[in-house]
Amino acid sequence: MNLLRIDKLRKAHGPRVLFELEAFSLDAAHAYVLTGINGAGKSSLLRVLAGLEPGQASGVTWQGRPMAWSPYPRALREAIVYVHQHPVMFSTSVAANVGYGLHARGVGKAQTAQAVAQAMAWAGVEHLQGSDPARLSGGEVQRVALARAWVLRPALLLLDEPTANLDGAAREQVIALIPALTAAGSTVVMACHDRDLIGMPGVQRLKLRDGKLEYK
Ligand SMILES: Nc1ncnc2c1ncn2[C@@H]1O[C@H](COP(=O)(O)OP(=O)(O)OP(=O)(O)O)[C@@H](O)[C@H]1O
Repeated sequence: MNLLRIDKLRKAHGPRVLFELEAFSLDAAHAYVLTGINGAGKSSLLRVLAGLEPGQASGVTWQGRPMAWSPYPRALREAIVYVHQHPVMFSTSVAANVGYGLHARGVGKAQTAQAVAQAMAWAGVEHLQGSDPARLSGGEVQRVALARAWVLRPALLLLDEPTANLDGAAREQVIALIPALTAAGSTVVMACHDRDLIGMPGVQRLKLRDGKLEYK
């Protein structure tokens, strides 16, 4: 089933066209890796998809419903979550970080607490509940950021270099969460250079090259 289709998706910085995609399309509950050389525009594409940066498009179809691209549709804002390569942790508690999005959406305290506990268990970070977010390791930050995204049950999760700067067990733990996301019904797009993510079974490879997408 198609999740998202955007026609004539284009991003330019002044006269420099970063990408111009005839038809960008993602299926529901699928994982994609987005590769391309440094500066190819991977992060920019993810950020445009999440509505964090402006981009032009002629039209969008979301879960089979056609809609205008501009202003950025509310249905997309509610269903798409972007996770930064270096996620920013608020200096409250780890649990408050995970529950932040639910709180912002007006979900009650008891329901939030339950969802946060579930999300932290899912990401294997329950033990960090009371930790100072400023003292987390890189791998812990990534997993807390994934829990913070997962708790919102996004239909589309955009991960910007989720394993960059991680090695050993921390990297393995983050990689292991990816199939769990698609199994739960989310579509995941990961911008990355990580060979293990790129080679993961069942993952569709997309390459951004000279402003166009190649399907590998
Ligand atoms: N606000 C901006 N104004 C002008 N150019 C920009 C702006 N933001 C990004 N760029 C340029 O757009 C290009 C694409 O950047 P982007 O971060 O999307 O690439 P990337 O493929 O994610 O690279 P990397 O693999 O190094 O993370 C880069 O050349 C960058 O310098």
